[in-house]
Amino acid sequence: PSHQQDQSVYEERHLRYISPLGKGNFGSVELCRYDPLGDNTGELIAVKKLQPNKQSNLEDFQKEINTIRSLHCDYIVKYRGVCYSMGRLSMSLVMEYLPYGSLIGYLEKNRQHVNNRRMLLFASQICKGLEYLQSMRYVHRDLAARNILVASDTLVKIADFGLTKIIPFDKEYYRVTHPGESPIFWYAPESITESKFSHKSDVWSFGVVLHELFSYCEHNRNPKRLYMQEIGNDMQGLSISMHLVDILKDNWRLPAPPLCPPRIYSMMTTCWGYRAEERPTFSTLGDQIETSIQD
Ligand SMILES: CC(C)(Nc1nc(-c2c[nH]c3ncc(Cl)cc23)ncc1F)C(=O)NCC(F)(F)F
Repeated sequence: PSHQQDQSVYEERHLRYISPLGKGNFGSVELCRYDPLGDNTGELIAVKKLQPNKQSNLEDFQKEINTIRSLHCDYIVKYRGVCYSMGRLSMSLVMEYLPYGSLIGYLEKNRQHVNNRRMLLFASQICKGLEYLQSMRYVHRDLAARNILVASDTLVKIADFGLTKIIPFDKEYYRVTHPGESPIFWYAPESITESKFSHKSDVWSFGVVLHELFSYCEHNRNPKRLYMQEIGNDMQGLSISMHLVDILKDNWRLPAPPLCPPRIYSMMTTCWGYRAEERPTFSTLGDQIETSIQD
């Protein structure tokens, strides 16, 4: 019934835990059924619990909730509401549950039934979601196939806004003070060396997501493995991130995935322009993807 859809406060006593979904930034996410009638007819929801007793994270969690609450886009996982657990004075973020799970798991399971056309459709949806995020001045900062959810065989959504930041009105980028455990193999060079994040660093990461899509998330072709092979697994002295920046400076880029259309690979390489201003905008990328879909 529609009244459940715009529910915003969920009462903990009607929450039925079903199973764990995974660990995201700042917390774990569980599959639950919200069943006020107690007859198992309630809706399935994804409930993101804040890691307990990490006070600093409560602030970040509140920001994540405010971020996702403000986003209304077909290609972004929907906010459903919050659930206050009185006893522990803690709160959980309630989101729509997407039954097909994360893109990586979906592609590993359905590799045989999908093709480049479907990957182009997914790429165009992610690009539209990112165009929307940019219009709201948000930088996702953690774009990767592991953070894309599959709603159906023909619809994917961007999720996990734990690291998302708003670009200040008077600047082009957001500088992070505490990089934390960063997914450097999805990061633009300036994000690695200067902790600078912008729409153009999201474009770099989108290029890496394109690589994952057209590699069908093959685990032995994932970006980290390909970069580590190039850097050399025997790591000494200089940190991995400095070696990574060095090979990027020498213009080494992730190799074209097998059977990847040349036009798509060249699109990825434009996303990997060393300097941010060399990279395309999401609207340009969107047009190029639409053109490829028409052919
Ligand atoms: C941390 C968490 C739970 N991880 C997973 N979620 C889901 C998963 C499956 N269906 C879902 N429906 C909603 C949500 Cl928020 C997550 C899932 N499936 C597998 C996961 F590892 C997650 O949030 N990952 C980021 C995401 F994949 F969502 F971008």
